[in-house]
Amino acid sequence: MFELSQSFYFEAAHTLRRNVDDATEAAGSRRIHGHTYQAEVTVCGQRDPATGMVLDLALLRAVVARVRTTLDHHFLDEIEGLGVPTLENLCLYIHRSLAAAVPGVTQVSVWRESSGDRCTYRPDRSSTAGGPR
Ligand SMILES: Nc1nc2c(c(=O)[nH]1)N=C([C@H](O)[C@H](O)COP(=O)(O)OP(=O)(O)OP(=O)(O)O)CN2
Ligand SMILES: [Zn+2]
Repeated sequence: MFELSQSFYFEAAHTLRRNVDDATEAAGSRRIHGHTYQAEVTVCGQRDPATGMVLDLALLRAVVARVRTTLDHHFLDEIEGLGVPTLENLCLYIHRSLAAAVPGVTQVSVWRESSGDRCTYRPDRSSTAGGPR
C-alpha cells in the first residue's frame, strides 16, 4: 500500500460555545475570532503499474483546491453542512467534500500550529474501499 498526502492551509473566522470553567476563555471563543488552520488529506492505495501512480497528485491537488475555496476567508458558522465549527467537524466536512471525487481518502487532519491543537479523522474502512488500486 502507498499513502499520498496533500497539505493546505486556510484562514477562517468562527464562534464557538464551550463548556469551560474559564469565563474569559469561554467569552473569547463566543466572540467572532479567526484562526489559521492547517489541513492534510491522505489517500491510500496500490500503484497502477502502467502509470506508476496511486493517483495523479495533480488531481488530488485540484480537488483539494476546490474544498479550500469553500473554507478560506469564510465565516465557518455559515458554511452549509459543516455544523458546529470545530476541528472535528472540519475534518468531516473536508472528507465528505473530497470523497465523491477522490476515492480512498483514509485520513483527514486539521490543526492549528499556534495552539498545537490537532484532530485526525479516519473513516471506517468500508467507506474507503474501492479507492485507487
Ligand atoms: N475538541 C475541540 N476543542 C476545541 C476546539 C475544537 O475545534 N475541538 N476549538 C476550540 C476553539 O477554536 C478555540 O477558539 C481555541 O481556543 P484556545 O484553545 O483558547 O486557543 P486560541 O484562541 O489561543 O487559539 P489560537 O489557535 O492560538 O488562535 C477550543 N476547543
Ligand atoms: Zn476558535
